[in-house]
Amino acid sequence: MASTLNNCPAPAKLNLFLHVTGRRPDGYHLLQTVFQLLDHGDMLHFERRNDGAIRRTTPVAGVPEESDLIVRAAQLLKSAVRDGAHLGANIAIDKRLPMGGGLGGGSSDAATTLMALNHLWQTDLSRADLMALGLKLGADVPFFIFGHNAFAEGVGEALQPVATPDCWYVVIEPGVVVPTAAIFSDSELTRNTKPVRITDFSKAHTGFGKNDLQVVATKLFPPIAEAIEWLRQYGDARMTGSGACVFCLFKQEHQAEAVLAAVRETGQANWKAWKAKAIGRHPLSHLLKS
Ligand SMILES: C[C@](O)(CO)[C@H](O)COP(=O)(O)OP(=O)(O)OC[C@H]1O[C@@H](n2ccc(N)nc2=O)[C@H](O)[C@@H]1O
Ligand SMILES: Nc1ncnc2c1ncn2[C@@H]1O[C@H](COP(=O)(O)OP(=O)(O)OP(=O)(O)O)[C@@H](O)[C@H]1O
Repeated sequence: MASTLNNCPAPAKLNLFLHVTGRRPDGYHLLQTVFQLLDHGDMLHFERRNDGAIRRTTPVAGVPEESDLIVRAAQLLKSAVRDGAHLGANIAIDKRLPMGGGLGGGSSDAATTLMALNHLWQTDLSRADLMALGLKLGADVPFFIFGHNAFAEGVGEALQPVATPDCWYVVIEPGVVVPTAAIFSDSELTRNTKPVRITDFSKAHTGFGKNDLQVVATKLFPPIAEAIEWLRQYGDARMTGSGACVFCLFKQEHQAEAVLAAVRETGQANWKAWKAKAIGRHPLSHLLKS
């Protein structure tokens, strides 16, 4: 039996559009969005232990070990299986995704942990079981376990696979950290966008819809507005999730590279920019059966 699983990707996601269509009685917001997986993200490494201990072996700035979504995901999986007291792991992470970036970094780390340890521990939970566990950790976690680009409804947990453009994205991290709860609770947030159908997105593909969280996020964090304004000269630039990152689509890799060169010329010291390819499947999807 293998005792290690190294180089497990935790990809970033983009919200190609994000509509707020209502609010549940518990305060959570009803959304419609398309999630897009990218070939850029964090990288995790797992080593099985048989003494029941779960340890994060690399520090993550600002995130104490016990509150790390990686550690919480491992504990949740362990507590969901019978006779799991001996199950343990050392988990190392190469953190590349910014926190509060709208790229789903923490959620993706949690999803990768659930998929990798389910395999390493041979706990054999189904994809549906892992998605239900993941929802307890965050609204974006089920999507990463689902494994396909998806049209999502509810709080992000009602998922249908959807075809998205084969393309490249330039992503700018504007150097601010956005607390998701502050955006959703702002009094100026509009919560009544008319529901759309998956076919509306499929017919339009690029440039469909808008990000309803962008008005509030750019008001509270002007550097986001500045990055969108700059990127807009190259196409339909918009924000992902609750921010702070902004993105723009390019058909060809060389076009994305040219924009990255232009970012460097701006001299914007607080911006970090990179390109990523749109991918169709989660790289660990094969670890789960259906
Ligand atoms: C904005 C998105 O990234 C879109 O993909 C997600 O909906 C946010 O997912 P997330 O970062 O995993 O967020 P969570 O940790 O679940 O929620 C953080 C906080 O945002 C608010 N929240 C989040 C999701 C949602 N549908 N409605 C909300 O009102 C809640 O106050 C919640 O306490
Ligand atoms: N492994 C982790 N990686 C990143 N953040 C983590 C992790 N564990 C816990 N957190 C906490 O979760 C918060 C949100 O992090 P995350 O990277 O998911 O934000 P995000 O990119 O804004 O995601 P979203 O698109 O879901 O809004 C962080 O500010 C941090 O306090």
